[in-house]
Amino acid sequence: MAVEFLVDEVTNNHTSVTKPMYIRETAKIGEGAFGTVSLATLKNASASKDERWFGPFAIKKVPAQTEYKSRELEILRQTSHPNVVGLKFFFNYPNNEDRGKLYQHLVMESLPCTLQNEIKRYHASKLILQESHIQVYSFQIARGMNYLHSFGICHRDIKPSNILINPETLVLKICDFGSAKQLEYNQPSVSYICSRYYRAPELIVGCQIYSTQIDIWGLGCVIGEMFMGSPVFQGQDPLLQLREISKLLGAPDKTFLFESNPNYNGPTYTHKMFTSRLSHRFSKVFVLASPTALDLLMGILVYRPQDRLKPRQIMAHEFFQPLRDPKNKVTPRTSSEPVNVQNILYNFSDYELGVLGAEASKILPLSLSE
Ligand SMILES: Nc1ncnc2c1ncn2[C@@H]1O[C@H](COP(=O)(O)OP(=O)(O)OP(=O)(O)O)[C@@H](O)[C@H]1O
Repeated sequence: MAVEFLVDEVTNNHTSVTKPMYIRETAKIGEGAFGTVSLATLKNASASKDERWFGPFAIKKVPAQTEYKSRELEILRQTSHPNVVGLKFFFNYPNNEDRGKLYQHLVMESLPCTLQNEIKRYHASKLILQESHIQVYSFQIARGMNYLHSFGICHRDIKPSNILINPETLVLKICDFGSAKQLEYNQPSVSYICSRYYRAPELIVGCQIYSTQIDIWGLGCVIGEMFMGSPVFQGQDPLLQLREISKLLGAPDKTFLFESNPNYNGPTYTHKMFTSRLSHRFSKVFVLASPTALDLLMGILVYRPQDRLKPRQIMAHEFFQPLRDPKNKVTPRTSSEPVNVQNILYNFSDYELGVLGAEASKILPLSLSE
């Protein structure tokens, strides 16, 4: 499908310099609700004929906003982190497939697959990811969230198809900031965001003053899904989603409902569906999870957002202890050569270390924290 075109004004996100560039799109790699994602390479328009194309990049195209600024572009411009997809260039260009309408093009670093592809790949062979891979991937999502949440940026659509991975290097990056928003303390936001299976219970009951802790619920669902091979809570409609959650956690209590939305008058599923203890139910649902993984999931999949673990508490959890030992190498599924994951997990910036605070000593590898 290779398509080549010249764009007069392409802005480099890093330098903010705008210049003409050639774009060569080679394949469509993703399809979303509003646009498409293609694989592409770029070249300076002034480059000589034999100068190389650089890339590959992933270009996301969505209709350009005319009345207000694109939040996705704004947030991607503001962020720079190893676990957040990097924006390289951006430009507006008419889309021939949509009557020449102007589309915003976000040129991002490209990764070979999504966590959803990876989970499905194992599930097709009746397997799940190795626990060490679940640790490496979950840690990086929590680290990306620790960074985003420190600016109040809430992703609002955490799910495996919005998590990019490189199975060879085990590097992970959060993508799709199309629903993201910088939340302001005590200010309302729409509650009808986030894909159904990954929606936090407070969103289901219509909470409008929510926090970045809605992303943590999504992270719990993603970790659980890596252990199960399929989504943990699969409600057939938005309210039945709460019923699925109640089957594991029990009915939401009055305090939680009142704090989330005092006007909620939907079903509360108070009919008791089990007699067993919470830890027993978790171990029955996540049969393949180790005791420390179950403990982590029980700290995340909690009704009250303020009682849910925070990203840095997640990173400090015992589940991730094996990664802190430099002798412990992780072998990717694509090779027999182990990867030194310490290089990708713990290369914290001074800013991140500041955000981690006292928790850092429980997170850093043993050699650095002693
Ligand atoms: N940087 C990237 N590298 C590789 N693949 C990507 C990249 N960004 C997006 N994709 C692929 O494109 C898909 C859709 O991207 P994205 O979620 O950003 O678009 P969307 O229009 O918001 O989609 P949706 O409506 O499903 O949320 C992703 O699931 C992934 O498969």
